[in-house]
Amino acid sequence: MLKKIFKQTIQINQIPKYFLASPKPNFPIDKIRNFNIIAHIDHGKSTLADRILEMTGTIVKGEQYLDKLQVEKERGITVKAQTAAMTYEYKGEKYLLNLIDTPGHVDFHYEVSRSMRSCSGSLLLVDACQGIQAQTLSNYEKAKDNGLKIIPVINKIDMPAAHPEEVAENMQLQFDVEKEDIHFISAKTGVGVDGVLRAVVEKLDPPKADINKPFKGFLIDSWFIKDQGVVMLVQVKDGCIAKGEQIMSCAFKKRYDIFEVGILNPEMTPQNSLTAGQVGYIFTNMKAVSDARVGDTFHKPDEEVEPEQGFQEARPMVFAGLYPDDPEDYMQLEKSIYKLALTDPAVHIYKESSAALGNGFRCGFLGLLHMDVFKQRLDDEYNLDCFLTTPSVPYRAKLRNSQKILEVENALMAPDDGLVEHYEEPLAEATILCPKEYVSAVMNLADERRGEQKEINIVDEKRFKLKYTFPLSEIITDFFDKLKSATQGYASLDYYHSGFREAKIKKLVILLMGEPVDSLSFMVHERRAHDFGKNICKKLKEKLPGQQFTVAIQAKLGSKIIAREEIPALRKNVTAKCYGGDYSRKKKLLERQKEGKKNMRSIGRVQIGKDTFVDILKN
Ligand SMILES: Nc1nc2c(ncn2[C@@H]2O[C@H](COP(=O)(O)OP(=O)(O)OP(=O)(O)O)[C@@H](O)[C@H]2O)c(=O)[nH]1
Repeated sequence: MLKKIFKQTIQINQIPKYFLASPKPNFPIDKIRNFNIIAHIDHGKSTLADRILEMTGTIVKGEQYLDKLQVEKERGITVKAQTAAMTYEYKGEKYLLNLIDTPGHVDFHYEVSRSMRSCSGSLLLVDACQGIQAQTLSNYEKAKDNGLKIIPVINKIDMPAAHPEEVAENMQLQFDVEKEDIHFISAKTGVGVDGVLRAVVEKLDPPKADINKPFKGFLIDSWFIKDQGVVMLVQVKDGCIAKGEQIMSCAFKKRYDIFEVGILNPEMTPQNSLTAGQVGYIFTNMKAVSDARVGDTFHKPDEEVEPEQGFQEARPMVFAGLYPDDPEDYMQLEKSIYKLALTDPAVHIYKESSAALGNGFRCGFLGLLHMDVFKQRLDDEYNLDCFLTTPSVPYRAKLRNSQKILEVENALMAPDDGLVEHYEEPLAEATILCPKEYVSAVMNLADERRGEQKEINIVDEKRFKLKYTFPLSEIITDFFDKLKSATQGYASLDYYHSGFREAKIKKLVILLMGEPVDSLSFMVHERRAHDFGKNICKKLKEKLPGQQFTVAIQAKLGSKIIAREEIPALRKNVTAKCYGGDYSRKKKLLERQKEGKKNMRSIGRVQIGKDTFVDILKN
């Protein structure tokens, strides 16, 4: 008998805790809807998000709420995704809607994929004047890939140039949508927005979540609050979590004490707990935002869960050197950029020093806009004079007689050509939409940029869609500007990074009087090398002060000289004009010359001023 009771006790102890007391959800899972808004840049995502927040009484009528950063306000773009929870009453029942705003720019693709993972549907927003654009197409494809339901919405119907019927027809042609499902709205005036909210409740599924399973939180975003620490935004996949409990990261196996949990309403609003299906924040004793890796799964330390799979992590694809204008500001710059990076975990920073530019940093960004935004925040928030060097992409070097693949983010660090079996360059999959009369101009430009055409299709009576694989290096700098000017501003472009491919990449070094100038080393494709080398040699010839002997400037690719310029000898005597006995003037001039020499670097017999390097390397 005793034995039997003992056995039963053991069995009860073995029953997982979560079965013993079924926790009460804050919100019934079937009354929760998680959704995002996907659209081409400027089609009105933030305006619609604000209108929805107003109509659900989450914010009072006022200025744009979801674009928060100063730089976002100035540029009118969304950089950081913001999430907001709101309650909406429908047919006498209360629903919890979690809206995940997403940035529109190509650099922030990873933010879009992050929001897709936590939603069951997307509002596909198209501007009634501009119609479908490249990003509308690629975001739609991504949403479909993630199994999301689509609610088609045509915005800006209040504008005189709007042609909503035509846009609706195109949407039916391009997407798997029915005419009667399309919502015609003005996010500005609010017309039609209530219908969109009703569709969110009616058409989208509640999240797949189970309150009775162990707590599992999927990290969708994280940010740093000054003097307080890291805030993690999680979607509670299963179970529940409350203040005072501990959580553990699947990726780093580190434990954290929970100080606060809550929802973004849209300000941080503390709650007693977060339960299955909710999207909310967790505030712990975590100090570094790098420990909050987006896509990581969190669980309670004494419970095991299967981590969520397949999440794409943000990876820097554009690298540039960051140097202080005045070397004395180096320490200040170091402090500032590390502080700024705490709020922007997508930026990668390494120390770098260059014979020409002194001590600085190599920074990795998601793309050019991300780089500009970082630099502008550095200017706005820290008031530092610094400059960025021309951006480049990371290459991979497969070493000879070795399985090793070396990441080359800076030509200065590239191994000797003899050691490299081959290089691989990063690629981008691009979607371009343009009027049919510009198709051949686009094709010519794509060809110039080593693009490989994958697809060409008619979008509507007037426009074509072209898909290309490009080397990323060919499109990160001026490609969009060139595309716009080739199509009188009518083309739209969207791209995402898509892996690496073997390419004829070589290191190009500039020689002065036969001596290599390390700081003037670049990774270039063979096809581009000649023009590139010629251009740098020409620039140097213009910038270099005359010397008392002929200076040869050469561009060397591998063992071959591919471009050459010469600066003829110049006998320059700074005191020549000071004839006679004006000794003090002569002395002053000589001193000034000496002062200038302090900023000079010697390359063999040639002296180059720091400004010359800055002129050539500056972005
Ligand atoms: N007339 C009119 N203008 C609108 C409407 N919706 C948005 N706009 C305007 O369109 C511009 C872009 O709107 P945003 O909401 O900032 O666009 P967005 O898609 O969030 O832009 P990104 O965050 O940069 O992708 C703003 O000037 C808005 O005021 C609308 O329904 N009617």
